Amino acid sequence: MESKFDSKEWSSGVWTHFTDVRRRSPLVQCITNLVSMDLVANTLLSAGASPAMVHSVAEVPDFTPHVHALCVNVGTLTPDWLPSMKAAAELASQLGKPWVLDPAAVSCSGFRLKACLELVELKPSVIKGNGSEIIALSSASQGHTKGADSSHESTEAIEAAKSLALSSGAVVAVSGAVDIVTDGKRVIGVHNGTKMMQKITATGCSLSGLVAAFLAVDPLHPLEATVSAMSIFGIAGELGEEMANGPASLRMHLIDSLYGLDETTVLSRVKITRLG
Ligand SMILES: Nc1ncnc2c1ncn2[C@@H]1O[C@H](COP(=O)(O)OP(=O)(O)O)[C@@H](O)[C@H]1O
Ligand SMILES: Cc1ncsc1CCOP(=O)(O)O
Ligand SMILES: [Mg+2]
Repeated sequence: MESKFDSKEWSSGVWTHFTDVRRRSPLVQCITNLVSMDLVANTLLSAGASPAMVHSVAEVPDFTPHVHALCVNVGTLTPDWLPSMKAAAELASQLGKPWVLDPAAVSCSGFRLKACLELVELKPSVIKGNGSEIIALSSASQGHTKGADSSHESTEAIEAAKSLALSSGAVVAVSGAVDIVTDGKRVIGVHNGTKMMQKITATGCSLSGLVAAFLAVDPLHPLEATVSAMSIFGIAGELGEEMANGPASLRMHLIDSLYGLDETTVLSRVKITRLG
């Protein structure tokens, strides 16, 4: 099992990132969609981070300078919310704070696609989407949409992810059966997680929030921090599924598992491989 993965090279880094999040409890501002606010906040709390769902444009100038990372998720975007997303993203970039863009359901409208393209211009550290979202954003075209769900495997989005990483300067992460992380040159696959996680709304959004927390403790290594967050979240899902009867109890057990994760479990379960 172990030999199939390059996990030994990665596992101690994954654990170090996670312990740093627990020890430093980074403050993560989340301007996220209405569906996901609860699960994103609870995911961050269980991981040891400190979430703040502060989304008013009136509060950005006071609050954003104090955060350690920002997560912007356009899942329930309206024209009212876009200015605060842009203001927070712009300030985070100016102040050298890491931030994550989750282009949730980017291809559901021209308005949302344009908004995401404008947010990409504000230099996110990481763009995290599912396969369909990364393909649409990379090609700047809507194509077919299934809303927030993906109609592509993450592996189908590797070339799109590399191209988006090179054009934007961001690390690009594609969630799915294999989570893909690329800076345009290296391509890493994270093989943790379980299929049932797709059946809980906002697991992808929560993962984006968690990536922001991991970036906060290692902003100079966005690819490695993203890989670590994805592996940790996937491991929590695997452990949660062992106790769950279905998606609703997986949601609860995933949060509990994230909270209780220990070093031995993490080191034995990390499954990471270099794909390119
Ligand atoms: N088939 C799968 N096998 C294992 N893990 C999966 C699978 N599909 C999704 N996941 C995991 O579920 C989480 C949410 O990913 P995903 O469903 O792609 O996000 P989104 O909800 O944004 O579409 C990630 O941690 C991902 O690794
Ligand atoms: C169902 C839904 N509709 C708009 S945002 C959203 C949540 C999407 O969450 P995720 O991207 O984590 O599946
Ligand atoms: Mg998503």
